[in-house]
Amino acid sequence: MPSTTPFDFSSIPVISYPTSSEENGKFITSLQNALISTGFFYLSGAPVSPETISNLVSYIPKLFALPPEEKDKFAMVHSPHFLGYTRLGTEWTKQKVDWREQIDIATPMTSRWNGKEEERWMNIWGPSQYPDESVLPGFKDAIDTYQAEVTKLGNQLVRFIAQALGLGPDGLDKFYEVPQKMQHRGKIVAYPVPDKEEGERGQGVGPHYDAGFLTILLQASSHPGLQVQNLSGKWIDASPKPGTFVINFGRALEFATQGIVRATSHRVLSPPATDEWRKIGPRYSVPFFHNIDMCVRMGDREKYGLECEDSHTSLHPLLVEPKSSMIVSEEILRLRDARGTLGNTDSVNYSEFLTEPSGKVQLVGRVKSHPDVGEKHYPELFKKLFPNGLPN
Ligand SMILES: O=C(O)CCC(=O)C(=O)O
Ligand SMILES: [Fe+2]
Repeated sequence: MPSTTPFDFSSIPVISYPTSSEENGKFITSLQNALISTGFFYLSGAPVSPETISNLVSYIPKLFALPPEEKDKFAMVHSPHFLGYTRLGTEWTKQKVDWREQIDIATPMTSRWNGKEEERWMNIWGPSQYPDESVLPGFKDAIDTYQAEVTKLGNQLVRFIAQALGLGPDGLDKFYEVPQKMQHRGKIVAYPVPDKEEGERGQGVGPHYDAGFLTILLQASSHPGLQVQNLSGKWIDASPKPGTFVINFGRALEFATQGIVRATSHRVLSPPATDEWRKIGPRYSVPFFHNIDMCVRMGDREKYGLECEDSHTSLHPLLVEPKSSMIVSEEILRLRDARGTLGNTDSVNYSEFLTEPSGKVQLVGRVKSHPDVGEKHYPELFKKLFPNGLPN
């Protein structure tokens, strides 16, 4: 009988990606434990080329060293898709400012919005903005190549996750459009060493859950700072381990499995404000958010109606219907019960998943995090979320 990591775990499991079909079974069992118990794991040996990774990583300091007027040319505020550069001090988590600068870049795609006002949220997906090729030659190719490889890894992980839930490899396919209609998002982030510290280490990014099914995170420098919250509320370090990605599960997967999978609250602390760290420089990371179909809605269909018309199928049934047709096995439910219920944390929590299509949930999350971009491109929604205007 497989055992689970206790809910008050104090470290995060490391799991090797299988290299042969014989290893798949062991991988799926370890994955099952991570899905249910920790919501986080380190993945070693993933099929992403080391050259692709090192090429991307070599651009990161150069990207952030671009002059401010160059970065402003591809600023997020120009993009209704929330893609592009965000300078320090304009991103918010739970009404507190995050101390990081970043560029959001998604897999290449044009907008699916057809101009209908009530479906404006479909404009959340669209083309990325890049620095001009003349100022950072080769960067666009480096990030696009990286994201294409990580997208493939994400697609493969979703098939393993389905099996870890006791479904067939295609058991989660109903949450995805055909690949040409899917946009996944990533970003490149720098967490600078703060000028001074007032008591506690600063908020690089505040406590939050990720929204989608899974996140594939590359910690691109050796800094500690990433922390994961266990079920007893304690913050556990998830410091970088060379040759690994950190994988975590988001609220969409938790909702879709009605709490079998854990979306785990996490945060990043700024590097300590010391001269030693100032010499080393900022912490760098590259999170990649593997999305689900923007039209999927997680809530009860009878109560909230069907998803949007543009979907390849109008039905996206939950894996576990409220009362009947438990598709997952008794064993998985036993493991979930052994873990215990998921307490409410003070993280950003995307409760709109029950009533809104996933694209709209994403938009609400983006407006909350980037209110200046929301005010410009989605003024109506902005007014609802920020009745007193921009936070300061
Ligand atoms: O920078 C990191 O290591 C994690 C960032 C993160 O959790 C996020 O952007 O959602
Ligand atoms: Fe995150």
